Amino acid sequence: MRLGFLGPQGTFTHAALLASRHAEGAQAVPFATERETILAAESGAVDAALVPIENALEGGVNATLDTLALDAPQARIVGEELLAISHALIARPGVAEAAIEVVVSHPQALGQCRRFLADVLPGRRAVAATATAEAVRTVAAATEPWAAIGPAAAAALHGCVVLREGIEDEHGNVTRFIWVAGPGPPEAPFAAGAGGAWKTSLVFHGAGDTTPGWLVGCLGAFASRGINLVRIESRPLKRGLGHYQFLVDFEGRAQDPDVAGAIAALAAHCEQVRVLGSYPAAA
Ligand SMILES: O=C(O)C(=O)C[C@]1(C(=O)O)C=C[C@@H](O)C=C1
Repeated sequence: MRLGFLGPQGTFTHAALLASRHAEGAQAVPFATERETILAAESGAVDAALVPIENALEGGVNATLDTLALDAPQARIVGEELLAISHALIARPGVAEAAIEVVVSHPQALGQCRRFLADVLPGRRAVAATATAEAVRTVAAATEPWAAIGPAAAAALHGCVVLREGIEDEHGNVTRFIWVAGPGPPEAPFAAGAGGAWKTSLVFHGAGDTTPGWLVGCLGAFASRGINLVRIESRPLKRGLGHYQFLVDFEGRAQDPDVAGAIAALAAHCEQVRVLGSYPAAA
């Protein structure tokens, strides 16, 4: 099995892949952005691919949400992983913390360390990278005193050193990742052997989204059937201000009668409902 991930080697996504029960015997294939990773899974270039979708401190990963909802209509969510996230400040050997001029990282990582950056490195320019390990690679190649934020383990990959560890703004930092696959049998390739609880993700937008109570009516389809919503996120529909799509996660499986009933009731309220997938919930 070929499994894509947000690369390069050494990202948190790579670590989440290696820790997954799906990694055994698989070939891990890096992609440069969340979008490229999802599109590779959708096209079948890889059997499935892992991308970050939300973080306990910084919230949703917009590139993942928007690519899934708007640009990868055939993509399905087939699994999820959780990984504890601790960030390190990484620089070339010999670069002192006080000399750092620029801090490079994935915007999610910069956001998770916002307080640290304001308190310890105020005024430093923040530069966005496609991933934390890419930021370490950039810093290793720079001639200026730049630092990266990312996994401590990524430092050694590029001959860098860790200046500080545990710089995230709160303890207990966790990122949730999703496995994405292209069209195929429901829940494949990861359904086999899955026990325990299931989750379903879907995205909807309305017809009627300017009517008072429209969203309450949509969510009522779940509440009236006792289905527990565990996440809701709105993202722009990209049709002008005031128009959103809603990504929801809830407990249960699309084939459960109550869930199927809720989805049908929701569809009656909406211009479009797309089930992104049902998958075993991460513990
Ligand atoms: O840059 C990486 O190392 C990633 O895997 C991406 C990512 C993310 O986008 O959320 C993954 C986990 C952390 O939350 C920070 C960055």
